[in-house]
Amino acid sequence: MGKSTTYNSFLINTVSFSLSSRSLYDQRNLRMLALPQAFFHNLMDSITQWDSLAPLFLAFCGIFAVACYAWICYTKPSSNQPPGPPGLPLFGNLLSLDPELHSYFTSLSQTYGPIFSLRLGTKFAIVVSSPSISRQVLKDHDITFANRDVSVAGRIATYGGNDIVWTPYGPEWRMLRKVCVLKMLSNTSLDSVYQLRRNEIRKTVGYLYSRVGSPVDIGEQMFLTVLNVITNMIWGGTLEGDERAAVGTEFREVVAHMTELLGKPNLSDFFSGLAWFDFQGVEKQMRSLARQFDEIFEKMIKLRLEKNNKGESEQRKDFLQFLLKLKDEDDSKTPLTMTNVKALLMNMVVGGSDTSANTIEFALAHIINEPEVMRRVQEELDSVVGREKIAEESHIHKLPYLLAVMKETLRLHPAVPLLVPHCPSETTTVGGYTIPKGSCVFVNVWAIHRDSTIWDNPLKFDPSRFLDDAKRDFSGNDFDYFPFGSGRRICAGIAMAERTFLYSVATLMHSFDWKVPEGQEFDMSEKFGIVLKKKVPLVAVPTPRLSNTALYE
Ligand code: HEM
Repeated sequence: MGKSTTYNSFLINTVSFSLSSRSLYDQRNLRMLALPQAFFHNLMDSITQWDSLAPLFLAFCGIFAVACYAWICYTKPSSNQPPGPPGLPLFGNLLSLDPELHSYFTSLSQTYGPIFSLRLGTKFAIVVSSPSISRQVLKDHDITFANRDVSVAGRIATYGGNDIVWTPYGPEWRMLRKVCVLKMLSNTSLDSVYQLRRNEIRKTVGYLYSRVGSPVDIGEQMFLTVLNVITNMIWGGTLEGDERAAVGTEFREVVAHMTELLGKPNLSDFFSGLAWFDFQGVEKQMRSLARQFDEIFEKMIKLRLEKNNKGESEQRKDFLQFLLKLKDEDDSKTPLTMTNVKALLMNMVVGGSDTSANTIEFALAHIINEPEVMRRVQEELDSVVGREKIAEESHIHKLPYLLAVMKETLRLHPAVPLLVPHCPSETTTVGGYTIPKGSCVFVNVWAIHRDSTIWDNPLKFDPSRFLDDAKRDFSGNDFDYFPFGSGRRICAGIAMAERTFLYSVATLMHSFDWKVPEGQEFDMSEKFGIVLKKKVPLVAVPTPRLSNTALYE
C-alpha cells in the first residue's frame, strides 16, 4: 500500500471515530466537514508551518511513538477482556474503522459477539450490542457506568464540562439533572411555555404557505424551527424586532461553527499525550467560539437582569428567568452557579436541536413516501382536530397512530445510535468479561433495534407494530427498545422531544399535503454521526389542505 493511501485510510478512520467520541451534538453541517482530506490538509498545514522546528518535531514523534507503544503493551488487554479484531502497534484498530460506525460495529458484532473490544490509539473501547448486556451496563451496573469519556473540544465547548452531558456522576450532576428534568423540562414547566413554542410553529406554517407548490428542504426548515423553539423557550421576548433577528442569526452561526468543530478529527483525543501541542488548532478555535457563545449568553443575562431590576420581567415564564431566580434563591450545598446556568442553556440548544430535527425529517420522509402511513396519519388528524381548526399541542395525546410513527422512526433511526459513550469509574465484569476502568463504552442501540430475533421484518417501517404493544415506550425499562438510553444517564429531554416531534409533525401533516418533486427517488440512507442524519436531505412540495386561508396566518 502506498504512503498516501495509508495516510488516507488513517484519516478516514480517525474522522469516523472522532464523530463517535464527540459530544452528543453532531450537527447538520458536519456533512461538509467529515472529509478525510480536510483533516489531512489541516494536519499537514500545522506541521509545515513548523519548518524550523522540524528536527525537534521528528525527535518528539519518535519518543512519543515509543512511549505510546510501551503504554499500549503495558495496558494490553488481559485474556479476560472481550474479544475483538487484531490491531496494529500504536494505532490499534484506528486504521480499519469504517466511517459508518453504527453499521460497522453491527457487522463486527456478528463475528466477535454481543460484546467486543477495540483499541483506538491510546483509548480502549467496548461495544455492546445485545439487550442482556445493555441491561448489565445500564441497569445492573448503572452507577459504575454513569460517567462519560469527554473529548478535548467537548470539554472546552461546555464550560470545562460543567454541563449535564459531561459532568461525571456525583452531587453536581444530580443537582443539574434535577434542575433540568424536574424543573425546566417537566410537563408542567413545558406547559407554561407552550405559547413560545406555538409562535415558532405558526411562523413555520406561514413560511411553508408562502412556498406552496415549490420544493422545500424539510430538514433545514425543521432545524431552524426547532432551534427557534428552543431559544424562544430559553429567553422568550428578551429582545424584540431587529435586535432579536440579529442575535438569532449570530447564535445560529456560532452553534453551527461550534458543532462543526466538535465533529473535526482531533489527534489530541486518540493520543492524549499530544493534547498539549494542539496540532490542528481545534482547541484554539473552540476557545474562540466558546467565548463568542458566552458573549451571547452574557448579553442576554445582562439585559434580563436590567429588566428584572426595573421590575419589567415579573411575569416572564421562560427558562432564563426561571434559572436566574433559582440561582438567587439556591442555598443548597451544591449551589447553581452562573457557569452552570450557561452550560444548562447550552445543553438545551445543542442537545435538543439536531436530535429532534433529524428525527422529524426521517419520519416525514417515511410518511410522505408511504401512502398508507400518510393516509392513517391524516385521517387521525382529521378526526381529532378537524379541517376547520389548526392542530394544537393539546391534541397530541389523542393521536396514538402518530405516537406509533414516532416510536417506529426512533426504532429504525435512533437519533443517538451508539448512545453518548459511557465510561466505568472502576474495573467491572460484564457479560463474563473484564471491562477496565476508564474504557469508552458504546451501546449499539441501532443494532438492537434492527435485530431479527427481536423484531419481525425489522427493516420494514411499520408503525402499527407499536399500536398494540404498550410496553414499548421511551422509559428505558425495555432493553429491546431504548432510543433515549436507559438508567441514570437517560436523555434529559424526553418530554420535550416528544412534544416537539408530535406537535411539529401533526401541524405539518394536518396543514399540508406533501409530494416529492418529480423524478426524485426515495432514499432513506443514513449518515453516521453522534446524531444520525439522513444522507440525502428530504425535499418535498407542500400543498395546503385546510379550507380556510386564515388558518395559515
Ligand atoms: C428525538 C430526540 C432525542 C433523542 C432520540 C435523544 C436521545 C438521547 C440519548 C440516547 C442520550 C444519551 C443517553 C445515554 O448516554 O445513556 C441523550 C442524552 C441527553 N439528552 Fe437527549 N435526545 C433527544 C432530545 C433531547 C432534547 C430535546 C433535549 C433537551 C432540550 C435533550 C437533552 C439531553 C441531555 C441533557 C442529555 C445528557 C443526559 C445526561 O448525561 O445525564 N435531548 N439523549
